[in-house]
Amino acid sequence: MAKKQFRTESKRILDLMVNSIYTNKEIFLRELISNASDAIDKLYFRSLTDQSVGMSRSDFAIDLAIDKDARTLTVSDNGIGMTAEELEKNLGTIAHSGSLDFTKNNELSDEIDIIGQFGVGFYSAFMVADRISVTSRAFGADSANRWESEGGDGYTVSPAEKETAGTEIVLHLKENTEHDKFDEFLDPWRVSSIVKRYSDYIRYPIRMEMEHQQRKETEEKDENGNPKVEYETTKSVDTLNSMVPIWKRNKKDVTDEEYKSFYKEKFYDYAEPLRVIHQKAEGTTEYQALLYIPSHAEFNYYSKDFERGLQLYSSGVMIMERCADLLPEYFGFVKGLVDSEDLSLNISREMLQHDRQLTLIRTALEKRIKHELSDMLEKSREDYEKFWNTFGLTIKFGIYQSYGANRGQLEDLLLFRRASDGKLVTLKEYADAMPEGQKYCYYAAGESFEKLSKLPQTELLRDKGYDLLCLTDTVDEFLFQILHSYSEKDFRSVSSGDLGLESDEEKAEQEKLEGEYKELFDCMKEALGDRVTEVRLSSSLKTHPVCLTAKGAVSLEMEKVLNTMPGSEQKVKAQRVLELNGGHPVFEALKALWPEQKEKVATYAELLYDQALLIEGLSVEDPIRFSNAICELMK
Ligand SMILES: Nc1ncnc2c1ncn2[C@@H]1O[C@H](COP(=O)(O)OP(=O)(O)OP(=O)(O)O)[C@@H](O)[C@H]1O
Repeated sequence: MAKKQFRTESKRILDLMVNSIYTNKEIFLRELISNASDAIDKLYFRSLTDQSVGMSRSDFAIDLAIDKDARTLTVSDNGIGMTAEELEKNLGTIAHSGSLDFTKNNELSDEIDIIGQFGVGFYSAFMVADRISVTSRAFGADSANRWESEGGDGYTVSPAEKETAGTEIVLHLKENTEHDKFDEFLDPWRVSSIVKRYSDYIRYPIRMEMEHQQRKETEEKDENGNPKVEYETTKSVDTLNSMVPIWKRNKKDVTDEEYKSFYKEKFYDYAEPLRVIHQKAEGTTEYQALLYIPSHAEFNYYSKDFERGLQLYSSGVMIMERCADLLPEYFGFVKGLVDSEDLSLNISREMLQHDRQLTLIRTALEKRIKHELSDMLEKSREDYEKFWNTFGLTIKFGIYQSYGANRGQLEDLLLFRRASDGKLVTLKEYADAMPEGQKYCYYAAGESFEKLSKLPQTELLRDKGYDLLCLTDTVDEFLFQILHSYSEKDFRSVSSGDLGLESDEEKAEQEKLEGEYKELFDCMKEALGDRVTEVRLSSSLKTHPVCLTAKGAVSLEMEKVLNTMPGSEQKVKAQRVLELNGGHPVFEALKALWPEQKEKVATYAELLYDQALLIEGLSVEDPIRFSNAICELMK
């Protein structure tokens, strides 16, 4: 019989399959099972209107069989089958345009990755088999045909025997090599696990004969007098797939327990999720989504290694393990899956990114997750705070990295600790509680809530009954700069110098005093050199003598953060201002020394500056000089 050559584009794919160095060879089974399921679908739908089919839904199945001696794995279905022409047309060329596109547009190295991700149908079987024979009988035909090929050098189609409609595909597995153990596909447990992994939700039973070890009762006793245990091997034809996926069932039919155990099993989490989202969308985009908000972060969640994404299914068949395009980065903690009939099995990653359906799904999911989080915030505060403590940083980065573009989506989800009672509050809660007359939303940024709530410059605020938000994550202050204001009130750092607390008269009084002691301040500034840009009177201190504030865009906290970032060679410096409390005895002491004892004023300036550094949580630049100055005072 004459061998026919594959069409050129098919040959190219075939070469790739035969010589595939791709490690994920197991996907061939997913492809064959999906084809079998499609073929059954066709006959099943026909049976609904055509009495002559004579089959009901429960008659359809996909059978797998292993023959270790012959080194074959067989996949059979009782679907629509193929005529000789169809065998030729379908298996002699690559039917799918997606596959075609990628051979045209990509170089070899890219192709391999695409195969791994998406498979290219029937031909993927050549990754594991060096000979494939497909015996098929089309429904309604009175004879069968066999298509056979050893890969690259073409194929034959010849008449064959087959009693009933359907297709039987026999894969003659390749011999093991140093790197590839094709024997694994002769192991029923391995094959069954591949089926579970990719094809668990195929709607028809996928059956295979499995061996089971069974404990057998015996009369005999072992040397210790205990009943002797024996095992016998039994064989049974088992259905390997669970068929109806939990996400395809009606919400009301799935128990909370089922949702949770599915999550634990599927996403390898020992802890229960905080929330479950089960969505079935109908209309222009049809899909089902089952999403989970975990109760804790994966060990590598905040590292570069973390791969976000949802599992992507097309009609119950998994086509991608982690599809990052389904989630915005700031909801990267969400686990789950999306199933849509509208997506093709053989879609490439590049195509996915531009897929309109996928974009619509993504937008809808984003909305739904946001809604779920808002709901949690409103109705289960404790859960939300747990969520916030684990994943809040992601939300903050979501706003920060988009330069505020995602603000509308995420702003209401933000929580910060407020100084008055240490509670986590939303920006709205903070703003709603502001007394009349409060002009700004105040905040302090630093390493811990405890330190921030004791900052000297917060005293006057509290006297007025003004609360402040304590920002302790490194991104916080940068985030506030981007947010700029809330509810038309600007954010104002307590370390920015001007808290806007004074009346016009108080301001004028302050300016007058500043003028009077200008020379004293200049002398102190001179003593401190370029460590400070200014020494002046404070408008925010009450009982403390001194504090450090910053002028301009870079705050002291930002300086700290920026300079500890890896790779930050060029040191960033805030424009530091040493502020003195004009009503404090220390200021009286300075006034008493001025102008006769300039040297002592200079020493005091050093001391006060160092104190201010310590209060701000910064280290003293010269601890020995600091210690000596104190000793000098004590003498
Ligand atoms: N078991 C089968 N029964 C009937 N027809 C089949 C079977 N397997 C394959 N075919 C036919 O062969 C064609 C080519 O299959 P192939 O797997 O290469 O691509 P595809 O199924 O069209 O696309 P995909 O890449 O999504 O699998 C199918 O479209 C189908 O018409």
